[in-house]
Amino acid sequence: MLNNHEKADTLVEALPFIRKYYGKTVVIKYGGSAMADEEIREEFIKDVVLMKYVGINPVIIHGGGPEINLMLKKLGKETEFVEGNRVSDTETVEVAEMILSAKLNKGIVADINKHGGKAVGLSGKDGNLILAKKKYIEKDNQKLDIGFVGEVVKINPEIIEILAEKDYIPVISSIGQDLEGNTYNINADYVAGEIAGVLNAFRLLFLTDVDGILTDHNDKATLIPEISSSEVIKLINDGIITGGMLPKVNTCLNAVNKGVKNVIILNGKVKHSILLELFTYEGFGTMIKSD
Ligand SMILES: Nc1ncnc2c1ncn2[C@@H]1O[C@H](COP(=O)(O)OP(=O)(O)O)[C@@H](O)[C@H]1O
Ligand SMILES: CC(=O)N[C@@H](CCC(=O)OP(=O)(O)O)C(=O)O
Repeated sequence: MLNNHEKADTLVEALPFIRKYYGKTVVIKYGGSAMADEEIREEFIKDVVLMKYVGINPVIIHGGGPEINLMLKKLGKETEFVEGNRVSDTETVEVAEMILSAKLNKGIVADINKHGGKAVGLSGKDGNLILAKKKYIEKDNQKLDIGFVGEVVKINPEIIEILAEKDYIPVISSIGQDLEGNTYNINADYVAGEIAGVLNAFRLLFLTDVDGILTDHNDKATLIPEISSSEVIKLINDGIITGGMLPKVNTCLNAVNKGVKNVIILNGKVKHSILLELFTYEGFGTMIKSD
């Protein structure tokens, strides 16, 4: 336990970082697998509120894959992923929208409000935030149809900017619509990357259930603290980055190319991981940089 002097020292040590981030936008992708633990979730929410109170603009894009799995299971429905994307028929996209835009989105909003923040929950439909179109997966020279899975055509950031100006914290679910009004389920990693790009975010943080990119994802000791875009591509081609990590790193590459200064993948199951990343010299997780 720290004594009062040590507590004061800790606050002062954060000063250069608070100055560095003051007024900057930090986009946080809050993955479904990082949300599972109630206690850590509560600490994450407090960290976000603290960020806002020290003058940072946090924008949260959340996932919820494990909760969607649970509901589909309850309904006796099989689910399948292709390259990190959930194949989504009419019923699946409806379940995804209910879980993401209602249950999880409003849960995060309520928790932020409970801790003194002002959160507003949005789906990609609100304020025409996410214009989407049907996504096809190119695999083995074939174009796979995976149903109502969307890809982002355009982000209209107006609603986010209006909210940030009045100190609201936007909490965004990864559901989009096309010009005909069809609903699409979009991998939240992609949405986070697109939004960070459009907002010209200072940082994009991915909170997931592993410490970052590992060369052996069963061995924590193989964490890569910093990696360039071309090295990431090599790890993908070598089959070292697979499954749910694929949309994440593809998004990171895109975001770095679009000018997002730093993209970091970190373990959201560790208490205060975002504060450790933002407010300490050591940092946390894997930082992806352009070549
Ligand atoms: N090279 C790798 N390093 C770390 N994790 C990896 C790697 N390759 C695949 N993964 C997998 O990616 C998972 C994270 O993606 P995912 O489960 O979709 O998380 P989230 O819900 O946060 O989006 C990890 O739990 C791990 O199993
Ligand atoms: C098309 C697609 O895969 N959509 C995702 C959306 C939620 C998500 O991305 O959640 P995580 O961040 O927890 O993985 C899904 O249905 O699981």
